[in-house]
Amino acid sequence: MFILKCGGSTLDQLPASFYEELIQLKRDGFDPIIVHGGGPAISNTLKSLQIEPQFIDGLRVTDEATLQVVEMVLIGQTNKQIVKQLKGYGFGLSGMDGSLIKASKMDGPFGFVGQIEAVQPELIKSLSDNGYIPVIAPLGIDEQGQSYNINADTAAGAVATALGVEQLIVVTDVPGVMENGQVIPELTTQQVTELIDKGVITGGMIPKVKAAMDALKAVDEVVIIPPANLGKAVQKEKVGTKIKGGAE
Ligand SMILES: Nc1ncnc2c1ncn2[C@@H]1O[C@H](COP(=O)(O)OP(=O)(O)O)[C@@H](O)[C@H]1O
Ligand SMILES: CC(=O)N[C@@H](CCC(=O)OP(=O)(O)O)C(=O)O
Repeated sequence: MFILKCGGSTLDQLPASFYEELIQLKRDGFDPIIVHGGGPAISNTLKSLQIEPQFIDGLRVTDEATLQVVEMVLIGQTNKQIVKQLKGYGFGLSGMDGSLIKASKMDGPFGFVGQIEAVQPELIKSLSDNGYIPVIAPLGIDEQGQSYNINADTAAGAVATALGVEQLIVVTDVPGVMENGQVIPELTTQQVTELIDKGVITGGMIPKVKAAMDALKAVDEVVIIPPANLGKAVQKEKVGTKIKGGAE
C-alpha cells in the first residue's frame, strides 16, 4: 500500500496513461490510496466569483464563503475528475465522510483551516481491501459537524502516518526539490530545514517537505516526483527527491 498525493498543479495535465498505470498497480497488488489537492481550481473559481484568493504561509485563508467554494470544487469537481479517470476502481470521499479526518480550527488568522487531530484508517483500509482505489479530498470535520479546509500535502502525510504505509509519493509539477536548476536526489530532514532557512525551498514546496518530515516517523520513504516517474518510484528506483529520516 502507498499514498499518492496528486497536486492541483498537475491534475489537469495528467495523461490517461497515468491513470492506467495506477489501475495496473492496483491490479498488481500495490494498493494506491490517493489524496488530492486542487489549489489552482479553487483559486480560479474564487476569482470567477470576485473573491480574491489569500494565502498566509502557504495556507489559504478560508472564510465562510471560501470554505463553500473549497468544498464545492474539491468534492464536486476535482475528486470526481479523478474518480472518473479510474474507471470504476476509484472510490471518492473526503476527510469529512465517516470522520475520516478529525480536525479542529487551526490557531492563527486562517479562518476555517483545520488542524488534523486524528485520521481513522479503518474505512480507507476496507475500501482498499474491497478492490477500490480510495480518492480522498483534503477536508476535515469536528464533533460539531464544522468542516475545515486542510492543505493536501499535510492531509496526505497524516493519512500515510495513520496507515503506516511504506511509501508516500508526492506528485507535483517539478522534477523534485531543486537547487540551482538541479534536482536534489536525496535530502535528510536536517538538510530540508537548512534549505528552507536559505530560501531555496519556498512556497508550495514548504508544506510538502514539512509533511514529508512528519510522515517519516511512521513511513519508510517519502519521494517528490513528476507524474511521469510514478512507476519507477513505486519500484523504488531513484527518481525525484527522496526525503530520508536521520541527520546525516
Ligand atoms: N526548491 C524548490 N524546488 C522545486 N520547487 C519549488 C522549490 N521551492 C519552491 N518550489 C515551488 O513549489 C511548487 C510546487 O508546489 P505547488 O505549486 O503547491 O504544487 P501542488 O499543487 O502540486 O501541491 C513548484 O512548482 C515550485 O514553484
Ligand atoms: C488550507 C489550504 O491551503 N488548503 C488547500 C487545499 C487544496 C490543496 O492543498 O491543493 P494543492 O495540493 O493543489 O496545493 C487550498 O485551499 O488550496
